[in-house]
Amino acid sequence: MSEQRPTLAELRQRIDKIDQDIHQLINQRAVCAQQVAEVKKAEDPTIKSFYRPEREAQVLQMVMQRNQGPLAGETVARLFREIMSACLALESPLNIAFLGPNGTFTHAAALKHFGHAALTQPLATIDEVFREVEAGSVNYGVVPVENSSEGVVNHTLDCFMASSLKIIGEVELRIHQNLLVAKGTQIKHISRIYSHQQSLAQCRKWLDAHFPKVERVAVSSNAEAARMVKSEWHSAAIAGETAAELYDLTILHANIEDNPNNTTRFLIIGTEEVPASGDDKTSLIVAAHNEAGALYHILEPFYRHNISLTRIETRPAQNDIWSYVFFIDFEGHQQQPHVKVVLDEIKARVREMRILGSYPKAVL
Ligand SMILES: O=C(O)C(=O)C[C@]1(C(=O)O)C=C[C@@H](O)C=C1
Repeated sequence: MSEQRPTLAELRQRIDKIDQDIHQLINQRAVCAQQVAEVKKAEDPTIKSFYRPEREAQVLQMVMQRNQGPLAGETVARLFREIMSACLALESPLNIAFLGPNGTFTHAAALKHFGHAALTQPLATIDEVFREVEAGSVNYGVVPVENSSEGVVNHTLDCFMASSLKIIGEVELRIHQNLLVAKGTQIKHISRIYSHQQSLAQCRKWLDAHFPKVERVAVSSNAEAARMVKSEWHSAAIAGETAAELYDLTILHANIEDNPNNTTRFLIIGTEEVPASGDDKTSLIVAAHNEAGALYHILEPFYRHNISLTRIETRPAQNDIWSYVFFIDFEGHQQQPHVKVVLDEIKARVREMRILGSYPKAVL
């Protein structure tokens, strides 16, 4: 005889029992995290941050590797992200500054990286985020660095030239843009569309097709655009879902970005160096000599030691109008012997080299 399908009541009973077990286990985990805090304090009584980026990356990587479904690896990793965030808050909550206002993609990146138990503080400019982290009034900062369709955020790179802060992590965020309006606004009412200029650019073709005659107004951030349309019944904003939720706006059209793979990369900045996680990146600033083949001399050791570059950007040096500096990201950690060899070789070939940091590759 075939087995009978369980009833709804039986399945719910089973779920209740599983929830009870998960609940108990999460609290057991939290107690372990509290004990970890005691060990860390005993090792270093002046400890300022209990956050361990390399360990968090390893925990998330293990979650992804052992996952057998039916839930997707990323979905389960996001749940563990929040569990770790809550456990860390028990040790001591993290203060995170980000390029605000609330509701921007940088806000979403900060929450994606640190989870919702972190205390987040919006700041008006990238310089201010650097300054607050340098001053020690927050533990870490989050700033945008490059967008897959609009390119690099030059201002962030320039801030590194004038700062001794380190990169301690990276976040990649799929950017979905939406057309938002205040409750009651209809498409026929819209005479103006506000957004940050990068977001307007990311939706250019969609806007040309759907609103060719409507005025496009660039404002300081997407979240600011969302805030403005809250009280303007004839306007719309282009912004992410976080801004729609924050300002209680209606999404008239979702996912209006021209490139469906539109991704923005953000950097986490701090003051400490991060030990190797096993899957890391390193970022450098290099000022080359003004001579033929200067870039070749910098890149050649990477080729010879079989190290993959993930990005290279050029910026004018701030102290010498005819010179350029290179921002180089590559795979590996500065503590690995083959990376050390390459870094020593490059250092001997350039005017100046600064390691911005080695940090775990984005897991989520
Ligand atoms: O392993 C640690 O060092 C912990 O503090 C525990 C834990 C975790 O919950 O797994 C919490 C915070 C750290 O950032 C890393 C991991």
